[in-house]
Amino acid sequence: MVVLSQRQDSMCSEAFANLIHSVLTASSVGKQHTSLDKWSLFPSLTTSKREGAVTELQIAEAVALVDTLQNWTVLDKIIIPTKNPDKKFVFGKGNFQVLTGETFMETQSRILKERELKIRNALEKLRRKRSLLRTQRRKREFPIISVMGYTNCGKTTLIKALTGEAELQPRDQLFATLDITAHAGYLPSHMAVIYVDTIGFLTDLPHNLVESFSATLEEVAYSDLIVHVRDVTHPETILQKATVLSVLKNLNLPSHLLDSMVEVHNKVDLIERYKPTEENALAISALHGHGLEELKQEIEKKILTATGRKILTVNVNLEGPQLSWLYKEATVQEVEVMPEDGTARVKVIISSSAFGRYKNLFPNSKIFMS
Ligand SMILES: Nc1nc2c(ncn2[C@@H]2O[C@H](COP(=O)(O)OP(=O)(O)OP(=O)(O)O)[C@@H](O)[C@H]2O)c(=O)[nH]1
Ligand SMILES: [Mg+2]
Repeated sequence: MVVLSQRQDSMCSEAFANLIHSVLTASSVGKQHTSLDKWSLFPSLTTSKREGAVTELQIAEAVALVDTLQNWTVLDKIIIPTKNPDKKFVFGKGNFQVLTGETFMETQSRILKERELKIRNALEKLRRKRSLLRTQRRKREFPIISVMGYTNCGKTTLIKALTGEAELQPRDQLFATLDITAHAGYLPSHMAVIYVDTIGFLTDLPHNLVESFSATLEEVAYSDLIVHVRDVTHPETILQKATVLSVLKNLNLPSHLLDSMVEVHNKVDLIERYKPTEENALAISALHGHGLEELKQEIEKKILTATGRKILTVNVNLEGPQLSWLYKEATVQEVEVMPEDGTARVKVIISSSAFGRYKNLFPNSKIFMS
């Protein structure tokens, strides 16, 4: 059993010490080299905050502290190595101190500064990326799908599975993704789309960070579809859903984006025979690839509606210019040549405006709606 004393300085209340203590004891004390489950921290943090026992600053401190922990070893005291090999936190009986000469306050303030710098750098990169996405949207070449959800719900894992992009790095860590990034993928009808990986949401985000996070989400307004990923194995999954929906509402997104949102229940490999209670929600395991075909079908259906694209089959004369026109102006999916009459049946995905032009240019071409 480890006892944490109240810190002498004004920053540390007994509640804060208890908080850290409960996290440490909750995470199987006694095992050697146990990796710390950050999620065990969050229920105590949110409850303590609601009860007024700790402040937002202290929560930010605790999050920053826990974020630096990699593994820990329990002997008669708990020794927590930080990312810096020369510095360790020691939680012993009746006291806790930092081994390095650096005071606990100094360490905390350094951690917060490092974290702030990381976020500032990420925001700077984002600003540059955002204008890229905006240009892409203006060109309207590829439909854009924003993948959103609470931090750690599996957004990056899902995009990796949908696009096959090997270099994407999902991590069991809060805010693994600090950047919005775009990734190309294909829907079942071979339509190319762009998936946008976004920063995870967090309940009770410290005030000074709210603005920065909302700024990163502005881009979502430019997408054609939102996929809301949920970790349905998380004990607070319902609160997380409410947080995500309320943040999305405050972003003043066009109402069709909110109405057409696809809700995905992820990590169902961890729950036996999972059945979503929400109507229209799709159960998947991004990690094991379950349910992804159904999800792609659903995304395709919604993207076709959202972007005014149609899938149709047209009959073209192979001697005329129709086929090359279609290759240029639409996405050709299949060409079935009829050698007996020199024509071909061509299956295409075409935007409403291109379809209008096609009908004007080739009024005699036979069209089969699918
Ligand atoms: N068992 C299981 N684990 C999953 C699944 N999907 C994701 N994970 C794990 O959940 C953790 C977080 O995954 P990420 O894809 O990084 O989550 P994220 O939503 O991008 O997280 P942030 O970028 O921090 O917001 C990783 O350890 C993944 O391996 C799943 O379907 N099943
Ligand atoms: Mg991520």
